[in-house]
Formats: sequence, structure tokens, C-alpha cells
Amino acid sequence: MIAKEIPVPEHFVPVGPTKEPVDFVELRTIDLAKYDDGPEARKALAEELRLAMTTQGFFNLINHGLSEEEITRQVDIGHHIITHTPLEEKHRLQAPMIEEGSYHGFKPRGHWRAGKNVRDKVENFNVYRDMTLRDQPQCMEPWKPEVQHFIDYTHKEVLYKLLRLFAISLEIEDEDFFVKLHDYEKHDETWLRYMEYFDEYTEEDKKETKGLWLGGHQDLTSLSLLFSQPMASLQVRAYEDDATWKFVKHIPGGIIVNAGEVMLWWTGDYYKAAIHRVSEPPQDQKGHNRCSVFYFCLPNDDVVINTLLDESPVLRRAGVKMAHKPEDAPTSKTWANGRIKITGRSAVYDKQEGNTAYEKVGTVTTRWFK
Ligand SMILES: O=C(O)CCC(=O)C(=O)O
Ligand SMILES: [Fe+2]
Repeated sequence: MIAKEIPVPEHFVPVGPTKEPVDFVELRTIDLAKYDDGPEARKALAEELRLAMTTQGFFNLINHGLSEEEITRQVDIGHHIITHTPLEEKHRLQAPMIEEGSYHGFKPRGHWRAGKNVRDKVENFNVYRDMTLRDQPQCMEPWKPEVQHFIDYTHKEVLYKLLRLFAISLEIEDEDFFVKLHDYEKHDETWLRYMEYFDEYTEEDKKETKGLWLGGHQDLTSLSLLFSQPMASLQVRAYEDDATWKFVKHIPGGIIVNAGEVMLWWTGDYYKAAIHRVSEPPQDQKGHNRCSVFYFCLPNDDVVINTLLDESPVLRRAGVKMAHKPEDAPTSKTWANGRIKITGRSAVYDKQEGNTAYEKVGTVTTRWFK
């Protein structure tokens, strides 16, 4: 039998590094190569992680086992899917964000608000680890096995190691505590995202968006893995004040990790869910699209999310409070579906002043930031 040749996806040409004087944030770095050096080495990594999570809610991850080439290949596959899937097919495979609160499929440009009267210029193609749950775009067919491999490796090797470090950092007795809540074999709303930002805002739009491509937010996730890309555009807000935004530096082959609202609730705000946004880049990087890949993680559907005071002596010593009354604690599924339904659609800022807006999602509250 002659093996079918696998087509080459269209290469996404990334923008070159900026030479402008950009104000970059200093993030801690976790070197995952040290994970295999025994319990003491893991303890040291966990302490580094605790320091990052209690201050910035963001860190760089290096030596995680996925090569720069593998990441570039995924960006190319994502770019190809987003730019070569016919419009009719994209419509048919649109993610049921409003109907079901699920990201599985395409998010078209304009689904989110970018300002009072401006719509976003961002396309996503999202895929869940069980790809059979939905029809997938025709052009992805030849690359399905490598997409599956990328997801599986990210989930079982990268995410699981991180989750063990999180458990160690909180002195939870069972190192696999969080791993068991993110069981690969069970269902949840975890998604791999290919995301392309199109630099197509008019001068009129920019007046309203103030150059923002994605507004300030915390992720709805437990953890978010952002595969680093070279455009200076992701910004993180200092936790100490509500107005200082700094750019996140590109780490070739690295992953930028941040915690989301689920981790914030698990730790009663001891671990910060980084407040971040995406801005247009500095002058010398303007006029380019930005394509990258992400892995957004959520616990299994039936996991009830509340603060882990029983499990973690660290949280007890820190004196944190329960995030929710027991009767209000949402399951991962209720939370994720409810939050995805409203993401990017909110008109709360139209009615209020200030840098933070609050919005109810079932029994819990989410926040948006300017
Ligand atoms: O594009 C980025 O770097 C971040 C995207 C993001 O924050 C999100 O999709 O939640
Ligand atoms: Fe985000």
C-alpha cells in the first residue's frame, strides 16, 4: 500500500521581534526539565510556582517537552484551517457558544464586542480532545492525528506535571489531586484553540477600542497554556493597582501559563487569576496578523468548585475564605457553559464607570476589566 502523502499546511509567517522600547513584565520561569530530578527538585519547582501564583498569576514554562518546531507546525495548521475553510463550512461548524456554552468549533469574527459599537476581528478554531464529538473541518483531516497527539501530550505530560506541582505547592497530601479532577478519559470543556487576530481596525474603530484587540479579563479556566508567539501584544495587569499594564515577553518555544477563575476559587484568591488583555503591537510590528495556539483547561464536568480548605494546610495557614457558599458552588460544567455563553457579549461597561465590571453567571460572579 502506498502511504497517502500528508499535505503541508500554509506557513504562518510570524512578525519579527520588536526593536521598540517596550515595557515588559518580569515573569518567573519554571524549568520543567527539573521535574524528573526527584522529590526535592519538584518541591523547589513548586515553591517557585507558589511565588509566581501568589504575586502575578503568570509564569513562563520552559523545557516542557514540546519543541519550537512542533509549536510552529500547530500554528501553521491553525492558520491553514482558519484561512482555508470555506465560509459555508465555518457557518455549519460554528461553535454553539450561545446555544450550549461550548467552544467546540469556529468562533467567527464579530461574535465578541471590541467596544461600544465595534466588533472583534479575531477568529478561533477550537477543538476538544474527543474530536469525534463534532464534525471537524474537511481541511484538518490529514493533520488530525498530529493535532490529537499535540493535545494528548499537552494534557498528559505538560498539564499533569503542572497540576502535580500545584498540589505540592498547596501541600495537598495526594499529589494527583488535581490530576484526578482533570481526568483525560472524562468529559469537560477543556479546549485547544487556534486563534488569529486580523489587524483590520479602521481609524474610527481604534478611537473606540483604544487599540485593544481583546479586553481585560481573567480566564474562566483552571489553567491556561499560551504557546508563546513573537508579537508584543499580550499584556498583564499588575495586581497591586488597577491601571499598570505591561507586555509579556516572547520566549521562543516557551509556554506562558496563567491561572483562571477556577484556580482562584479553589485557592480562595491565594493564587491570582492573572488579569490580561491583548493590545495592538508597537509600531514596528503593526500591519501583521497574529496567529497562535492555546490550551485552555477545565476540570471534569461534574467537579464542584469551591475552596480547598480541607485539603490544603497552606490555604488554612493563609487564612483564606471559602469562595462560595456550599449551595452556590457551581460544577465545572455549569460554570464553563454559563461563562462561555456571555463571554465577549457583555454590555455592562456601557452602563458604568470605572475599570472593573461585575456580571452574574448563575450563582457566581465574574469580572471584566478595562
Ligand atoms: O491572544 C492571547 O495572547 C491571549 C488570548 C486570551 O487571553 C484568551 O483567549 O483568553
Ligand atoms: Fe485570556
